Amino acid sequence: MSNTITCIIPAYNEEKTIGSILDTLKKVEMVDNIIVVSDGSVDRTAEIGLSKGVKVIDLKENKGKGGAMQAGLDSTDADIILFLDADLIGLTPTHVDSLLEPVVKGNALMTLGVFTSGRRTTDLAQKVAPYLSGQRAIKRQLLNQISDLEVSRFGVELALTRFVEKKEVGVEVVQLPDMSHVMKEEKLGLVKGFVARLKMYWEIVNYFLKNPS
Ligand SMILES: O=c1ccn([C@@H]2O[C@H](COP(=O)(O)OP(=O)(O)O)[C@@H](O)[C@H]2O)c(=O)[nH]1
Ligand SMILES: O=C(O)[C@@H](COP(=O)(O)O)O[C@H]1O[C@H](CO)[C@@H](O)[C@H](O)[C@H]1O
Repeated sequence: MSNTITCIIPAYNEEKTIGSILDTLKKVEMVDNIIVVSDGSVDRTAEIGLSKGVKVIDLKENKGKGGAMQAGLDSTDADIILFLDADLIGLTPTHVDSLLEPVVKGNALMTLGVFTSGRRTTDLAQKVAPYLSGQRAIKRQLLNQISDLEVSRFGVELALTRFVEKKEVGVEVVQLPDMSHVMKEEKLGLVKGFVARLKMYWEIVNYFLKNPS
C-alpha cells in the first residue's frame, strides 16, 4: 500500500531553529511534503521556510498550536502526518525514520516521540508527561475524526492523546535519543518564559475542563 507522508511543523517565532530542522527533514526519503505553519510569527520563520523550498502557510494572526496544526492539515490530503515542533535540537534523519516506520508498516496508528539522553530538564519533562510530546506520526484517518484541534491551543496534545485512548488505538512510544528542545525560558528569558509556561499549562487545563471525559 502506498502512503503519502506530509510533515507539518507549527512554528511561532522559531527563526533560530526552523532552518536546521528543515535541512534534516529534506534528507529523509520517506517524507513527501513539508509544511511550515508560521503561526502569526513576527520574526523570519516564514521567510526561512520559503528559502528552504518548503510549503509555508503564513498565518497573519496567532491561532495557538492546535490552530496552526489544523491549518496545516487542511492543506494536505496525505495518508500519514508527521508533526514536529519547530524548536527541536539534535533532530536527525534516524529520529524521523523511527517515528514514521511503525505507522508506515502498519504496526501502529500513531507513534509518540519521547526525548531520552538529551538534556536533563527536557528529558525529565517528557518522562513526567510523555503524552504532551509534540513529536508524532499519525494516520490521517484518525485526525479526521477529531473536531476540536483548531481551538485547543496547547491542549492539542491532550486532545490527540485522549482521542487515541478512547478509541483504543495502537500507539507506539518511540525513544528519541540525544534530542531536546529550546525551553521557553531560553527563548524568552526567565520572566517572560515562565509566564508563557503558565499560559501553556492554563491552555492544557482549560482543554481538560471543557472536555472532562
Ligand atoms: O501559539 C503557538 C505556540 C507554539 N507554537 C509552536 O508549537 C510548538 C511547541 O511550542 P513551544 O515550543 O512553545 O512548546 P514547548 O516545546 O516549549 O513546550 C513549537 O514549534 C512552537 O513554535 C505555535 O505554533 N503556536
Ligand atoms: O515538555 C513540556 O513540559 C512542555 C514545555 O516545554 P518547555 O517548557 O518549553 O521546555 O512541552 C511539551 O508540551 C507542549 C504542550 O502539550 C507541547 O506542545 C510541546 O510539543 C511539548 O514539547
